[in-house]
Amino acid sequence: MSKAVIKLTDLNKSFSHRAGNNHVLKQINLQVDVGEMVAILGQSGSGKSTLLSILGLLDVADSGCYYLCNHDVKSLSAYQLSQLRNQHVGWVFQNFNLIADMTVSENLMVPLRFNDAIKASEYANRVADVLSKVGLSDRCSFYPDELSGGQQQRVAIARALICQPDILLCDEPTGNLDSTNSRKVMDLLCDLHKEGRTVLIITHDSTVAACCQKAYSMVDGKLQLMSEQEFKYAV
Ligand SMILES: Nc1ncnc2c1ncn2[C@@H]1O[C@H](COP(=O)(O)OP(=O)(O)OP(=O)(O)O)[C@@H](O)[C@H]1O
Repeated sequence: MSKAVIKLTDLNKSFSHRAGNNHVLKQINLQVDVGEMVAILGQSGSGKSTLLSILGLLDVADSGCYYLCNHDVKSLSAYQLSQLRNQHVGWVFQNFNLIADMTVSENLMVPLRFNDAIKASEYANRVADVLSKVGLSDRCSFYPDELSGGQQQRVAIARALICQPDILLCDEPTGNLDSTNSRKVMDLLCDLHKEGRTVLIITHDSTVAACCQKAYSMVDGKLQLMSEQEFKYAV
């Protein structure tokens, strides 16, 4: 069994548009192994979100191979893809994406209800475990608008963890936070990495990338591993 959580080979993605064909991802190769914490840096419009959507099985590539946890995603039905997404991927978004009229506990149960492998009798324990991990056990009955931005992002990380995914995909996780809350969220992601979690973060923020072991740069749809020197210079 490969140690790769993510393995992409020669992946391409284009969008057709009135103005013509836009080749957004060009021959992308990427391997993320179990336990790695990896950043993808790149300017606006370079293709980072498009890549993340494909990695998280929200979109599909036009060509190339993608193996997620040794599953060739090309060969799977829509139902199998949704189960794979739910069981293997935890998402953390820039704007938290919590459901406003649900409490923290109810928000955390949403992914559980879509996961056929987890019994309802386990829900309460799972909610308690992830809330304790993010330091918000005392906020389980709060609504999202009763929490600070940093607390909302920590709930979103708890939600991402609740199905015990193999990888956390984080899309600008500190993009809407002040520096104090950014640091708290990054400390939490670093702690999760130290426990052995695999984390992939796309970011514009070099202080976020500095927490990662490895960084790639996305330039005009091409992904390149940054050398140690480039990485040091960038952060
Ligand atoms: N659904 C779509 N239809 C057409 N073009 C798209 C679509 N999604 C993205 N694009 C184009 O793909 C290119 C890359 O967009 P993408 O959102 O991946 O960049 P990004 O690096 O994530 O940018 P940002 O940092 O601003 O979020 C852009 O030129 C964008 O216009």
